[in-house]
Amino acid sequence: MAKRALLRPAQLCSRIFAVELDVRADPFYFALSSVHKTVDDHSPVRSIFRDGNLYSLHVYCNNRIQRVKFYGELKSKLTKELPTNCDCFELSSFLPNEEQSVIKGFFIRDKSTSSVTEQVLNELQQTDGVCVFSYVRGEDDQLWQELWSTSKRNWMEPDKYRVVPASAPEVHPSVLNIRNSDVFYSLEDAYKVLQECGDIIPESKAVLELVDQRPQRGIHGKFPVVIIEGLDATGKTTLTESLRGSLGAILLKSPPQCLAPFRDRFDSEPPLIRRAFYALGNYITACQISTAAAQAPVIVDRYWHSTAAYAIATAVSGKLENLPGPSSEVYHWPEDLLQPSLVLLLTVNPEERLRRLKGRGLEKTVEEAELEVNHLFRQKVEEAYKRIKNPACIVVDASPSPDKVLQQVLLLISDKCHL
Ligand SMILES: Nc1ncnc2c1ncn2[C@@H]1O[C@H](COP(=O)(O)OP(=O)(O)O)[C@@H](O)[C@H]1O
Ligand SMILES: Nc1ccn([C@@H]2O[C@H](COP(=O)(O)OP(=O)(O)O)[C@@H](O)[C@H]2O)c(=O)n1
Repeated sequence: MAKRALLRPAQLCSRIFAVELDVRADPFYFALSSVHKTVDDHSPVRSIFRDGNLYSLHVYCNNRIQRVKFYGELKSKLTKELPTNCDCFELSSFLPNEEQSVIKGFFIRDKSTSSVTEQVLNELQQTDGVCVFSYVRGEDDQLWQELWSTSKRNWMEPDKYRVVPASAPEVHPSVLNIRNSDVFYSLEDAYKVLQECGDIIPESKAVLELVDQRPQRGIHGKFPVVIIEGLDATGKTTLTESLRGSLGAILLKSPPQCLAPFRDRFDSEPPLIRRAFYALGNYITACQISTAAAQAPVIVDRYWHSTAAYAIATAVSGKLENLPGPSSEVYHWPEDLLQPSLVLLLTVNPEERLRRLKGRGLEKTVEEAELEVNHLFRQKVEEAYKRIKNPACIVVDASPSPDKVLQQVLLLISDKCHL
């Protein structure tokens, strides 16, 4: 049978509906993400439930490492095994505005006539930590959710819950679980994640050893510490190298060189594990900064702004407006992480950035759709960068020639850091 990628890579909008589990209790909300930006926005629930057999899968196992690993495996399994006429959406079920309430899963609309989908679901519903629901239309045209089970169907009348349209909650669901799943606010919290995956990812132990061996942080050195941030190809490497020469500075980066051998491994892990790895990298770099700043000015290529901004922009699906509001706590700097003297964010317009990427021989064959998604992603990263506080970053227009950018930055450093 012909297979195709069923899981949509892009998430341009979210459609929210509610399942009333109990008339007296708060309804449980479900949010779906898909690429179809316009068609369904006006009648979000009806359009999704219009045709096909409908199912939702929810991954609720208690162990967070197992949960995120299993979610990834489930995604690959559904992509490979569901038949062609089957749409699969990413699903978050959540309680409106309640932190840590999100349970992730998938929503399946099966328009095929084969029994493959039922076979796949049957196998999954026997797995610990997975729950499968199906959706049926009653005689009154009302939609109902019920626990799906091929085996129990004949002898037990299942509980049914009403499905009703719901307006979007104040806080976008993808924001609810960011703290300590995507962004970490202390060394201890990030450390725990790698400790928990020691058995399944042996490299975690080596990374934790490097964290443990980091030189003890002394007093903040007397020289300024300047962080250079920005999207890929905005000119960070070019500028940091020039600053090193011009200021006689020590150049560092986060993640630090000692973590380079592990980076590919952690980049292939789910966000919880990947983000904890990068968070720990900042603490190692912080100690290197501390030592270096006793000897000379320090320039750092990426630091916590990158860790947080990329993590937030990846975690938040859909539009720029879905980002947590500017006053949200997710933008707060971790209290136990060394603060730099100055953070500069390099920005260039998307066309110039693409030109620079092409100059490096990358991104030559990007499809139109992907470009749009990338555009949205870039917007979210930049906006998140700008919302991070204490210290906030200063935006530098990095479109002029390398020399002009350097002069502009030297002026800023001399002004803000009295160098
Ligand atoms: N100010 C600039 N004007 C034009 N091209 C630049 C400028 N700064 C960097 N470049 C070029 O753009 C590309 C990306 O720069 P690079 O410093 O590697 O960015 P990053 O480290 O942010 O990924 C390189 O080919 C570099 O030569
Ligand atoms: N301090 C850092 C640096 C990078 N990162 C992650 O690393 C990715 C950027 O890496 P990159 O390979 O584009 O970096 P550069 O080569 O541009 O320095 C982003 O996805 C970030 O999530 C991070 O989380 N924290």
